Amino acid sequence: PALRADVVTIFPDYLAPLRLSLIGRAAQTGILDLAVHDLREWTHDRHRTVDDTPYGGGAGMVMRPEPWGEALGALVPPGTTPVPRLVVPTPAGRRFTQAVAVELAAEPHLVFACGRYEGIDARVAADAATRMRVDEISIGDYVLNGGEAAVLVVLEAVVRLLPGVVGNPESLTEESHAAEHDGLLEGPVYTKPPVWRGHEVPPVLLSGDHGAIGRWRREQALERTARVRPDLVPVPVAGRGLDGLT
Ligand SMILES: CN1CCN(Cc2ccc(Cn3ccc4ccc(-c5n[nH]c(N)c5C#N)cc43)cc2)CC1
Repeated sequence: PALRADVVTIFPDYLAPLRLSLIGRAAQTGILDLAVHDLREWTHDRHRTVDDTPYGGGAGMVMRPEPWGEALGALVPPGTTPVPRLVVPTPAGRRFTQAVAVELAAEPHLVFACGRYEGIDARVAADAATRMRVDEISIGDYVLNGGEAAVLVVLEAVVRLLPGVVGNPESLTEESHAAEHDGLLEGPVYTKPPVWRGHEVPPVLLSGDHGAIGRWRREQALERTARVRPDLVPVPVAGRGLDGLT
């Protein structure tokens, strides 16, 4: 497979959507080798306890290190090659971007540690870092209850970049946040009918004039980006083209 992905979680059913559609097909065609594991497999007490109270006080509970240490030891036994990258979603992680997705898509083996409660005992990542690369990432500046939704996001963004997963590879570069598109947002898209509820498709798109169409689309992308995400609009650099984009 192009990518092996192990996901460890106390809510394995939460990752069921990965069996569907794009990622499901990638798994079936052998491009992706996905395995979801229940952390409680690596507990030994009657209540299969995975959490405990935080040292230093504070609200909530913290995930105990022992089950995680055993889980990661079982999934990545000493001497495993290639050494996987451990991806740990956390509110305190580095921002997950398309560039990070491209980076992760180049890895042969990813292990995802889904935390819950207030997070995982910090020694788990510290201990793993002695044997593998540990990447603490956040999918955005909002608060979730655990890492599972983040893994769904990260895996979708990563798997769609693998060769053979997306039917039309050009669609991977023409869209927003792809470096080839200068990081601009993509503009509006249209399909038949040419008029729908009185709304016309912009005539230039029906003109067959591909130069004009390309200019119009760039103008639309610039306009939309300036309106919705001014932070993404490149500033003109002295000595470069007029719009700083050429
Ligand atoms: C007093 N305050 C001090 C700040 N903490 C912060 C805090 C700590 C844990 C949780 C819940 N949680 C547990 C594991 C886990 C993984 C990812 C994410 C996550 N949230 N948002 C993203 N973009 C995420 C990603 N990726 C959340 C997670 C929520 C909030 C709360 C208490």
